[in-house]
Amino acid sequence: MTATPRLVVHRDKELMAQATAARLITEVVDAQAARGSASVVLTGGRNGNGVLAALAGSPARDAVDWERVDLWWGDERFLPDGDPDRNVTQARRALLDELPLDPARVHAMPASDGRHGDDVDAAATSYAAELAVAAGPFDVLMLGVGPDTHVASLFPGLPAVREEKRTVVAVREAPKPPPTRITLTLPAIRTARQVWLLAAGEDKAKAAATALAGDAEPVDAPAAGAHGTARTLWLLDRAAASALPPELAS
Ligand SMILES: O=C1O[C@H](COP(=O)(O)O)[C@@H](O)[C@H](O)[C@H]1O
Repeated sequence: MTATPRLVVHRDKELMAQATAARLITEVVDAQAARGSASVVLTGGRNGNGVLAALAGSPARDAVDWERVDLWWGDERFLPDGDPDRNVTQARRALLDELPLDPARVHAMPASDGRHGDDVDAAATSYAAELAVAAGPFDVLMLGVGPDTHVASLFPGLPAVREEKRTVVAVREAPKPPPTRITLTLPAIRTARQVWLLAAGEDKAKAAATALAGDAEPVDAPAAGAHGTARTLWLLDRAAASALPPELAS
């Protein structure tokens, strides 16, 4: 089951970040009420970090029982622990260090100086194993859309975007630095109840138009292949929506 993409266009990136943070709080509270806990997949990049900063500034974040939230990552830059370019480092600085999270439920992807050393394939396999023991699908999985339509570390044309079986794979020679990364695959992404694709700014306009055109192949436009089982939501600002055909943007 896949959900047809739905679009929400906000005035600007600040409002988009705040509205997405509010939406996330509501979904997490609802998931906890329904199932006792919630699982959320975080994204790196400007828009993902914007949402975390908005959450940090929102008093409503206290409506969430953070000890009953599992946090996962859609991708990670394969760098030493604490490196400022790691998505988890940026997330900790933007928000996580302020929350009463259960450390056992913060599922950061392995670092290049961790127990697998610089073996990125072993690191990806170990994250897949961690994921396999987790109960239930992700409630909300957020993906920042890159200007080239990449999501997580699934870049157009690279082998990772063609993966059909494994849930987590290593990425080499990514066109955006750093070249070595770990990523969830499209089959893993598509298990999520809700997939939210975030795109703000003029440099994302072409990517949004390409991915939403309806005839895009995920291998060429990975964002086009990201769907949730219950909901696929594109959260845009006006600048990112500026190249969409009028029937989609309204
Ligand atoms: O490198 C990455 O880039 C994408 C998009 O980032 P943005 O700054 O263009 O919004 C991000 O989704 C991904 O997690 C990250 O590793």
